[in-house]
Amino acid sequence: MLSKREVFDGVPEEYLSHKERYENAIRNSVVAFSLVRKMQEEGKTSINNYRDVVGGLLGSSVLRDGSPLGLHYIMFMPAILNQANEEQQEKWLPRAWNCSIIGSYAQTELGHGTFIRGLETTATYDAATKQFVLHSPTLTAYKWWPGGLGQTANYCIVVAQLYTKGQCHGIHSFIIQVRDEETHMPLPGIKIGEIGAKLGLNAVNNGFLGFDNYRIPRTNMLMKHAQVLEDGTYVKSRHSKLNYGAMVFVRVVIVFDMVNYLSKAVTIATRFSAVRRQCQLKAGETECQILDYVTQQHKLFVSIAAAHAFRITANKLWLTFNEVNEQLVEGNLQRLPELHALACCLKAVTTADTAACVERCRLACGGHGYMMSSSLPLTYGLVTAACTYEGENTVLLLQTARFLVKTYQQLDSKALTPTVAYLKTAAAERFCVGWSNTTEGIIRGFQVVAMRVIIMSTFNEEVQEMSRTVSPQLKEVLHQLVDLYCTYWALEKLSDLLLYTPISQKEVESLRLRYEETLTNLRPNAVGLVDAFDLRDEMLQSTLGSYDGRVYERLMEEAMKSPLNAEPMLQSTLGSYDGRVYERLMEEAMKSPLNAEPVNYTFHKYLKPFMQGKL
Ligand SMILES: CC/C=C\C/C=C\C/C=C\C/C=C\C/C=C\CCCC(=O)SCCNC(=O)CCNC(=O)[C@H](O)C(C)(C)COP(=O)(O)OP(=O)(O)OC[C@H]1O[C@@H](n2cnc3c(N)ncnc32)[C@H](O)[C@@H]1OP(=O)(O)O
Ligand SMILES: Cc1cc2nc3c(=O)[nH]c(=O)nc-3n(C[C@H](O)[C@H](O)[C@H](O)COP(=O)(O)OP(=O)(O)OC[C@H]3O[C@@H](n4cnc5c(N)ncnc54)[C@H](O)[C@@H]3O)c2cc1C
Repeated sequence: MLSKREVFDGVPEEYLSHKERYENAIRNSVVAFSLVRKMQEEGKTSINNYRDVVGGLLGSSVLRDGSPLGLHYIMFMPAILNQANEEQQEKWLPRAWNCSIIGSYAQTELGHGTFIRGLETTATYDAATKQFVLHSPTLTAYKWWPGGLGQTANYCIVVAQLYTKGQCHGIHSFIIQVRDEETHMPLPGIKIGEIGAKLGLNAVNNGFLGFDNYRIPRTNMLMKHAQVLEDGTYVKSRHSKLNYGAMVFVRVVIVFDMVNYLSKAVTIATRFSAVRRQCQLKAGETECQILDYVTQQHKLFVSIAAAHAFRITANKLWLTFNEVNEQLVEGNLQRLPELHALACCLKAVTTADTAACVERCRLACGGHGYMMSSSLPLTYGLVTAACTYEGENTVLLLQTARFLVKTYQQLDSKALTPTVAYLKTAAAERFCVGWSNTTEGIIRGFQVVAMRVIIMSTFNEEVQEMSRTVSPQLKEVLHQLVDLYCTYWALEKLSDLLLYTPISQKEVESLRLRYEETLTNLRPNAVGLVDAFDLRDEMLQSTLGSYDGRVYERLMEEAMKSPLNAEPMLQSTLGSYDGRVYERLMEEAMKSPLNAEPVNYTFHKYLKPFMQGKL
């Protein structure tokens, strides 16, 4: 087992080079994921329920800027589980589960990410050799973005246009070896490397992949849903979108991820706001905690409520995902469109809201929120990526809108699925709901507006259940959070409510008063509410959000760790004697050090022993 000592001890990631970050991430990842293997040996996790374990590791401080092995667990294995037939699962899953092969998921191309029916990579069946020929006909056909593909994965799921007997049958998935298992060298006909530095997730080792008439066995097409027989006959899937299953799964998992990030950010900002004293409410008094300002409460408290709303919603979505997948196994596809729309909507809304809330938490901490040591800039970089990957948010909301419009159009002719039953109510009341400044009144108002109800009604439903099992005091605080979340969004979306509901000016004014009253009521419990997320300092990794409140001492301790403070000679990067500052920056930017060598040393020293179970 690797000791922590072999990792860049003590030097914060921010001061590592691009290449050192990757090497650091490999070392940390093999240590972290060796734990998964150990837990599997002890029967504490299994291939069917590793989400929490792997999710905990991927969200931990050890892998705080992502992992080159993340996609292996997040998409490579779920794609095999979701799209490979039994024979293929028997062949590939054991090797993937014990990490003797490391995979990625290669769907997006330089030219296409959203419009996957327009992907250009081709897989053409050759009946004479019983092989598929993979080819990238253009530069825009190169796979671009797959996590871990740059220097780490030796296999990947590739999504390509399937051709057989001269006919195109659309996109299908294939499992493809891209590197030699012994030497880790790219195989002949494979062009592969990393795509370079990004806004965040710089430890994920996103890569590019091009094929030059690269041959794979017919049996490497994932054939659970559609098949190509030896003679090239195409057997189509029961539902053309069953091959999109891996994306639905990750969208569901991303909602859980947002809960973790939002809880961390609002814990950091709220605790800092309890420590930070700035300005006097009355001349001569001691400076007050910034958490006492209503403006600060307005910035932060809705994020506490949102973290609970998203957690409840994520759990409800996970239950729905598992229910629908059990029905799919029995051949019942009835709720697949609803699951797809729900996963699209909740992935888009929770990522967009979390990115906005994390940025607001950063801004609420003033200059100290801008320090990397606060962990808020890193967290923002992580969550804002989620607005793009696994389906760009705009496009996913359009998918939801498409489903809602279709559902509404069939309102009288079709039984409604659970998550859209509210449309019947809204339609029955013909948009003339009486407005009441109550939680129920606001939700009903949003049902009329339609787009936000799914999170709101799930949240409300769960809280009702919760009220039967919690103390009166906690019940009161939780209802304050429900109130806060509802009145916040009612005021945020006032234009819709004014357009679609009879809310009066007087009611809007009392809504505003009610909102501020709720903020005041929540203030005494604000720190307790974020403490209840029970996030240890090691997970927050933040000078501002530590439990003991020693903000200033920690800021100084972290500042002193900068190598620039340690040795004046390191100032050379900016103040080099020859003054060639801009040339040096350009030289550095043009280098992609990881591509300078075909195989990084960490493969032989760490990755290969890990894959052989020798670590
Ligand atoms: C196990 C995990 C362990 C731990 C994880 C824990 C922590 C980590 C947490 C989270 C993960 C963190 C990091 C992940 C990091 C990176 C991963 C990112 C990887 C990627 O980005 S992979 C690439 C993702 N790409 C996309 O999502 C592409 C987006 N585009 C599309 O999905 C499609 O193009 C489309 C849906 C926009 C349009 O598709 P289309 O053109 O084929 O369809 P139409 O619009 O014409 O609609 C036709 C019809 O089909 C229905 N439909 C569409 N999609 C689906 C679907 N997926 N399922 C079911 N049905 C679908 C649509 O509704 C229409 O139906 P209708 O009845 O005809 O209206
Ligand atoms: C950090 C990160 C990790 C990733 N990891 C992977 C991975 O492991 N594997 C993988 O395959 N991919 C991965 N991706 C790629 C990701 O899935 C795509 O970036 C995403 O699907 C968006 O596609 P795109 O980049 O082509 O953007 P585009 O689709 O080109 O979007 C650009 C703009 O066009 C708009 N637009 C596009 N289509 C429409 C439309 N029909 N109507 C209205 N507006 C539209 C979008 O809203 C957006 O504003 C990753 C991306 C990131 C950022």
